[in-house]
Formats: sequence, structure tokens, C-alpha cells
Amino acid sequence: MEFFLDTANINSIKKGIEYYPISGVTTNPTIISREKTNFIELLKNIKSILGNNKSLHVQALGTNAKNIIEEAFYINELLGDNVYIKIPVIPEGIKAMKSLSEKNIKITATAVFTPQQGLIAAKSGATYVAPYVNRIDNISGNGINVINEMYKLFEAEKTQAKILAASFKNVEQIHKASLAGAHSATIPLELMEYLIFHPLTDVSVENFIKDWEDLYGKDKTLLP
Ligand SMILES: O=C[C@H](O)COP(=O)(O)O
Repeated sequence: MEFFLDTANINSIKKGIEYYPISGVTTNPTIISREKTNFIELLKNIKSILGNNKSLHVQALGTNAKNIIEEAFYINELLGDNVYIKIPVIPEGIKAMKSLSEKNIKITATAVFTPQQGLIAAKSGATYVAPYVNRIDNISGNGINVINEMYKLFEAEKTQAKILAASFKNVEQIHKASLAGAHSATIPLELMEYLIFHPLTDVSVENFIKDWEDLYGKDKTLLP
């Protein structure tokens, strides 16, 4: 499974890509507004940190296809390679996806709450489709079931689109999403850190060091 950072915070992005196997960064208007800064400069800064090997996903604000398409070309031109335009799965968004995918603009379909929304986006040219796990759970739905049914639909229909599961609030949701067929997950840095954390791992490391130091002395590593 691919991991993405769901943040526009520069410190989180720098730390995330230094420590973890991160494939890219996803943003949305809310995430960008949290940084309270010039969004174009922010996006350029993020892009320069990511380079061309990691992808950057930027959401269009337009609510009609024409505006979405214009924003998509602008952002694509501004930021260069490996940029995905996030487009909500409203009818105007689907119309924009069909048009943009024919012109080789990369698309991440977003604000996805049902498997059929995901399938329609996939058939309209989206490379990634982002179901919102926690937001589904919060209205007494089952985000993991949505992912699993979407996965089965994508397999049955032989679509090339990948499920980029989003809106996570805990590691159990991420784990179950990966088992349910999510090809990728976008998460805040804090959840990435929780994914790797286990108290027994830390206790084990402490005990290894203690046993070693008891015999070989403090700060003695394997190095000569
Ligand atoms: O853009 C997608 C985000 O992952 C949504 O996450 P959120 O439900 O925590 O706002």
C-alpha cells in the first residue's frame, strides 16, 4: 500500500518524507487554509520539497466543469510533473474529469462516499479515487465496507484506478482499509507515527541497550 501525507504543513512534510515511505502529499482547501499563508507560494514550496518522484494532489475549487478545467490547467502548468488535480465527484466534477483525462491531466477523485461514485469517477479517467473513511463512519456508515465494495467493483470492471483511502482518525481504520483493498492511504503525520508505534517495541529496544551496556559499557556500538 502507498502512504501519502494528508497535510500542507511544511514541517510535517519534511519530517514525514525524511522518516517514512511516503509516495506524495494530498491537500484540500481546508488543509491549505490551516496554514494561513499564500497558497500559491505554499504549493510551490511543497512541490519543491517533493520533487518529481513524489506526487502532489491539489484540489480544484470550481463548482462547474469549465472553472475546474481552467484551474486544473493552471495548477498543472504552475507546478509541473507528478501533480494530480483533486476533483469532487459532483456531476460537474465528473464532466471535468472526462475532459481533463483525455488531455492527460492526472486526476484524483475526491469527496467519495459510495462505491458507485468511485466507479463512475474511475470510468471517467480518475487515477486515484478517495473515499472518506471516517466521515462515512461518523454518519453511522461503514467506511471499510465502502472501500471493500469499491475494490470488488474495480476488480470486476478491470479499472486501472487506485483507491486512495482518506479521512482517517485512527490506525485501526488504516489497517482495516488496507485489508479491504485500499491501494493507498492518505494520513496526517501524527497517524503515520502511531502506525509505527508500539510500547513493547520501545521496551524491547531499551532492554537490548541495557543488556549491551551492562557488558560492553555505555555508548559502545558495533562500530570499531
Ligand atoms: O481530503 C480528504 C481528507 O482526507 C479528509 O479528511 P477529514 O475528514 O479528516 O477532513
